[in-house]
Amino acid sequence: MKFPSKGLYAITQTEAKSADAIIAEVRAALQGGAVVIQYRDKTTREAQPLASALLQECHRHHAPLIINDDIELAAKIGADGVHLGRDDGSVAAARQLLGPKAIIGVSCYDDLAKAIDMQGQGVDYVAFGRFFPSNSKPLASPAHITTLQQARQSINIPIVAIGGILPDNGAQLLAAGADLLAVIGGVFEHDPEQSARAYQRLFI
Ligand SMILES: Cc1ncc(COP(=O)(O)OP(=O)(O)O)c(N)n1
Ligand SMILES: Cc1nc(C(=O)O)sc1CCOP(=O)(O)O
Repeated sequence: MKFPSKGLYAITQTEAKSADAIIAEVRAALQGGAVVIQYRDKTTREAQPLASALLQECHRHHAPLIINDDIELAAKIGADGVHLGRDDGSVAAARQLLGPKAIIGVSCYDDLAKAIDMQGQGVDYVAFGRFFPSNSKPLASPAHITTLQQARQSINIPIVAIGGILPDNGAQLLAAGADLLAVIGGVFEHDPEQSARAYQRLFI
């Protein structure tokens, strides 16, 4: 499945929630208009059954499911792609295991040179952040809106912004050059369907 060129990229907040609750929340976010879902699981739960159920749910809505950090889990369940951070393995290893059609995204934090390098390595999107203080990841380092503006000039794959993004602060990131807004709390700590709709309005 292709990575969308714009829209809400919703990331599951899996801690302290049952698998059924997570599936229901993801379904609601998709109904509200999320165009990509990421499974980001920092718990010790057996991830495969839940990730497989989320993949089915995403495909019912024609949205890709991206697995955070875990290339092998992505391969095992046939996910649409993987998101790689600093310590999550190389793009080459992910491409080799997942194949040419897999979506590979990378965290570039506030580092435009890294994003340009990653684009050269054939990734499908680059992510910058965090742009606003984040309850989901309080220790994430700040990124600058000027980095997005500069990225717009030199990056021709989708640019994702992340970190503390709410319906009322997201428009400035889109104006600066972001194509997609990646969100945990703003979607999953509220009514996910209504919240997703509020983000989707930013893209009209
Ligand atoms: C879309 C998107 N952007 C950034 C991140 C952060 O990834 P990473 O730096 O690997 O940190 P963790 O998510 O693993 O804490 C992301 N997951 N998704
Ligand atoms: C997972 C993650 N990565 C970040 C980064 O800056 O790389 S910020 C972040 C948390 C995003 O969640 P929320 O929308 O609730 O702030």
